[in-house]
Amino acid sequence: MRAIITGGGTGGHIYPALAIAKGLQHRFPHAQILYVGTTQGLEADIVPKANFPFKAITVSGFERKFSPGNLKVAWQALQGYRQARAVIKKFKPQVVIGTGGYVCGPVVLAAARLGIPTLIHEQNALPGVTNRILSRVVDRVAVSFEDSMPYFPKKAAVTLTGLPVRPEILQAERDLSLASLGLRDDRITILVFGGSRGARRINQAMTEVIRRFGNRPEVQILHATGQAGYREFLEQLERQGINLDDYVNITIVPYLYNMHEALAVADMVVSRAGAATLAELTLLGLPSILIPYPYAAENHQEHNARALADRGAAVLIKDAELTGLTLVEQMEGMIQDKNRLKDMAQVSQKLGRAKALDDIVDCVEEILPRP
Ligand SMILES: CC(=O)N[C@H]1[C@@H](OP(=O)(O)OP(=O)(O)OC[C@H]2O[C@@H](n3ccc(=O)[nH]c3=O)[C@H](O)[C@@H]2O)O[C@H](CO)[C@@H](O)[C@@H]1O
Repeated sequence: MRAIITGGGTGGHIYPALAIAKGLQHRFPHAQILYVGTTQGLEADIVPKANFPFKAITVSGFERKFSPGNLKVAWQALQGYRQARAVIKKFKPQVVIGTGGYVCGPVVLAAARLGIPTLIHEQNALPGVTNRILSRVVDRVAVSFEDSMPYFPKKAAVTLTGLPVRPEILQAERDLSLASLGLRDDRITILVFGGSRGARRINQAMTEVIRRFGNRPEVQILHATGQAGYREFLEQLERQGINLDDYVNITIVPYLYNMHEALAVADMVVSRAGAATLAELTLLGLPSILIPYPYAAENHQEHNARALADRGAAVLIKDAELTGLTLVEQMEGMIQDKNRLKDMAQVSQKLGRAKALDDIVDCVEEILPRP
């Protein structure tokens, strides 16, 4: 089987694309896969490192308002379309899969117009612009949240699959992870992080949390500040007269390379509302306090967070309303009420989709041309 996979710009589109590529290789051991992206996107760096052949075409994003720059972008889009068509004609894929980002536009459109089966995967509860447009021409749309379904045209074939997560997230064991992280078994463990790059606003609110929860015997906190915010956070604590050496139950790190272990020991999570994070939280049935990043495209993180909060799996705090006190109050509410925490965990687990990758590969198999 021969497949072209495309998706790019940020890790949020690239990692699901790579997961699908690996899923196809697993199902079809002789699969030949070509990844199409741009040279400017992160994919140009990440994809070759993952050992997939990579081909770049020229595309860039439109500005959302009219600007002369958009004429150049329109010209590039036409070029990109021609390049995509040429790549497709040469590689002769049986299927073309897009996971969002501008580069998907010309590649998936050219494939559809050449009569090649196409599938797109949407990660967020509010679908991105490219996927919304492409949904009119593709054979299948795979989505991560039920809430995104109404945004696609009625005649589109939309399937709820979920978002594939890293396999180690499901495999980590609680006891080994507690030992590896140096945490205790007899405390409620609260994991705090702000997406892959950290969140200054969450870090700011955390000083008050540390003041309130520091040395509380029933609680321990593991907080990843983000690489860029680590120094600043420590300075902030120092200015406020908080000495971490005084608190045995607070662990602060710049980044969690062992997120699978952190999630395995957590009883509740405080985080931004990126799609990958939410897929991980629901897969493990973790209750959470979500503070959506308000500048994500079209405020899509708030839609992601609502998909959990409206059903009772999470508490949503808007970034503009986040203070140390609001966070402390919500955390207290969850820690004090064990039944509520348990109910939230159950709802969260029901939203998790452990078979996401398998279900996406099933969708691909269904649209493949019959031999
Ligand atoms: C700012 C922004 O626009 N982000 C978008 C980007 O998310 P982006 O990929 O940045 O963020 P996500 O929350 O989806 O993923 C973060 C990932 O980093 C991991 N992690 C995080 C911190 C840490 O210390 N260690 C660690 O391993 C998390 O476990 C998770 O797997 O693409 C997603 C999918 O389109 C969107 O939903 C997000 O809104």
